[in-house]
Amino acid sequence: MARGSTSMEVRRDGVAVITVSNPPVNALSLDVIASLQRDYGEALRRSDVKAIVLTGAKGRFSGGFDINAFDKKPSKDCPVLSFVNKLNIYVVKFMLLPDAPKPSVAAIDGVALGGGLELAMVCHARVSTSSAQLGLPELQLGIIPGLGGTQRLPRLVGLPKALEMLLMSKPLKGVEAHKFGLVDAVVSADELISTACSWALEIVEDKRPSFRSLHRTDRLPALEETKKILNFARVQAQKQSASLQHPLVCIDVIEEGIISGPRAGLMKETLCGKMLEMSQISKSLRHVFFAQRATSKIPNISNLGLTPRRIHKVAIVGGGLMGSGIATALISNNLLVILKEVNEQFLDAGISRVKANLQSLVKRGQMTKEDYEKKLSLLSGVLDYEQFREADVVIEAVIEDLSLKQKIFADLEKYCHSNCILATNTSTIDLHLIGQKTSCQDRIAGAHFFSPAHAMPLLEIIRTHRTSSQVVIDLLNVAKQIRKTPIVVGNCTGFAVNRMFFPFTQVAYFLVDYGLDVYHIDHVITKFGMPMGPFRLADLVGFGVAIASRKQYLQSYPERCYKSMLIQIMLEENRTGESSRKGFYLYDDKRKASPDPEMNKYIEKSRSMASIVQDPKLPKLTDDEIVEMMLFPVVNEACRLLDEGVAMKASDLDVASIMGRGFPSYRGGVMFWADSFGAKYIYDRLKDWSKYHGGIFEPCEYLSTRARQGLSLAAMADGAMSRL
Ligand SMILES: C[C@H](O)CC(=O)SCCNC(=O)CCNC(=O)[C@H](O)C(C)(C)COP(=O)(O)OP(=O)(O)OC[C@H]1O[C@@H](n2cnc3c(N)ncnc32)[C@H](O)[C@@H]1OP(=O)(O)O
Repeated sequence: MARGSTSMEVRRDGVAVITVSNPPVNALSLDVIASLQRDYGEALRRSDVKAIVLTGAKGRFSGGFDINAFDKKPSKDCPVLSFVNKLNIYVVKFMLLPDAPKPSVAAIDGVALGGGLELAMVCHARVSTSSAQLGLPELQLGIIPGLGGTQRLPRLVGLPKALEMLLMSKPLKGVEAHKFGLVDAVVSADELISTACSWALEIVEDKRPSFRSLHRTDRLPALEETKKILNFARVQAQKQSASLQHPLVCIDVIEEGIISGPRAGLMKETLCGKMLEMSQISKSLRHVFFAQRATSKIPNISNLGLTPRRIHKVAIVGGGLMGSGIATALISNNLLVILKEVNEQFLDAGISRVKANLQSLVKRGQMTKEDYEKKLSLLSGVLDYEQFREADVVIEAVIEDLSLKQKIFADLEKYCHSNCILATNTSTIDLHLIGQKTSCQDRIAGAHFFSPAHAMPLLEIIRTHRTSSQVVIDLLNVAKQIRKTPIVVGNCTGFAVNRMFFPFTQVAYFLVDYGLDVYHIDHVITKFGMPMGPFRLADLVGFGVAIASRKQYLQSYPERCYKSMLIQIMLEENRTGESSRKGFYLYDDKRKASPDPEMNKYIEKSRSMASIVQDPKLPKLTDDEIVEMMLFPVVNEACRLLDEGVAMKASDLDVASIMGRGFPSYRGGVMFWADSFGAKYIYDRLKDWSKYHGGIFEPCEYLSTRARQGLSLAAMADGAMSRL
């Protein structure tokens, strides 16, 4: 079946309106491109057509080239790359050459992204609505624009703005696009097509100039200035991620076009683009794009036809770090919030934290001062449950104390209305236990936010076998409302994200006890692409939390826990992490971390208490071996989550690892990365280590089966258990 097409309507005034139609985002699939070529050809041939307007169906211009098409195996009949090239040549030849017989105007509503905006930029003029979003986000996919975007955008909006839009994948709204010269007029959606048609006819009648963006130079800086700007951009791009080459390639391609002319630039764009499309980084980022969108597709839930109920007011119990962060996330996205604390002092502190969170958004330019006041007015603080009657959802966010949580849930059942969703932000405790003193387990679910809750993009939704499907649908909708990516998982100690990564910390302590350096491990892990190593992270989270969650894991998974004494020893010396300015690192007034030479003292003590004989081989591990030793147990735990049905699909765990733990997205997430080694390699390594170092490395059945059968880790097991 064809994936989309274009249609052409020739109006009485002689304008051919060509409409791209490929729901939901009018992506430029191979079928759309072929159809566009046919329609354009016909419009250029027909004597009753004077000009062309290009637009998209249902209020969306185009979300860009069809990302699925990159992974299609090129065949003789359908070589993907040459299709793109054909279009490239086609648009350059017919719509761009000085003697192009008929002008084109793009009529843009909704989105014009990637190839969509590139097509629009080939046109002789662009008219958009004020809410339209125009951008070139290709770098997020590990590629560069392939239809001339690297050449045309700087010529339309100027070099600095183009670099910002490209390197940060930042789109412009219609009004701003107009200010920067990317669009020529902003009109309402109702007037869009008629204005674009009039504009096109006025170009025909020489009443308006016919600009060819590729040949404009008026917005380009002089050569010396160009070099300065581009070199600065190179430094910034490297600072942002030293492991990524494609932003640098993008800058080189822009430079080529400015120095050697647009044709040379287009040529380089095509050659470099081809290479990047085939890179592992691009494959990984494309995988993440689809994985992220697949998390809310939940078998036997999202296909039941349930409609999410309206969530208007959310009540939060506990205004600590998590509670105030959650409140910030909710009010920032226009939900009414009631924040409950036990006394005035705690309530004031909680509200102050919310204010500080909002102020940091204002400081970073992500919120205006007027918005700050508006959002804050959505928050009210309370000391009892009276107003909880009006809440559609309650999120409990108190300390990890089971009896306290049980009491709160029993109270909530009394005070809230009978449809209210009762959610807990626990990061480890079994939901059945939390709801044990209630008779409304069908309304109980986990809504696990990650700290800082207003900034981290993931929401882990936990459901037990008693949680109703409607509650899951409603929480998915809350995630959407507050612009977080949800993953829905089953109930167990640590749920999916924390449980998957608990071996990571365990192995880190194991390696240190056996002779590796704390700071070297952190360095290797950050070099791999994680935002911080396990020891810097332990400092940030605080040793109290680390001890509490380790206790939970020890109870639930004793056979694969490594019992290091290190944190306990440090706690005894009042080192509690970053909050006390002393943890594995020392912290100055600005919270800058520096290594502490005294660490050896604690490590020696930990080793002697555990009677550890150092393994002479371990300190000689290469960086790659350290990464494997720390992350293959994470893969192993992820396999258990799939086997037990706690997680539904490997790609959910990829998203969880990236958004919850900062696993580098350009590696595709933990399972995608693991599949690049293959199950057998990982199994063999773990088996080997487990012989010497025990259960922490013991490969699980899921991994072992896949290693034997030569299957990928992402392939779902037949008859896997399900907790969902
Ligand atoms: C040659 C060129 O230079 C190369 C390119 O153009 S590469 C593509 C560049 N374009 C992009 O990166 C834009 C990607 N898309 C987006 O950012 C967002 O989808 C959007 C802003 C367009 C719409 O967002 P939103 O309304 O939230 O819808 P969203 O859930 O993301 O997408 C809806 C569906 O369209 C699909 N989709 C979106 N853009 C797509 C694209 N470019 N290709 C294929 N599918 C796409 C999604 O996978 C999703 O499919 P599903 O319903 O089966 O899960």
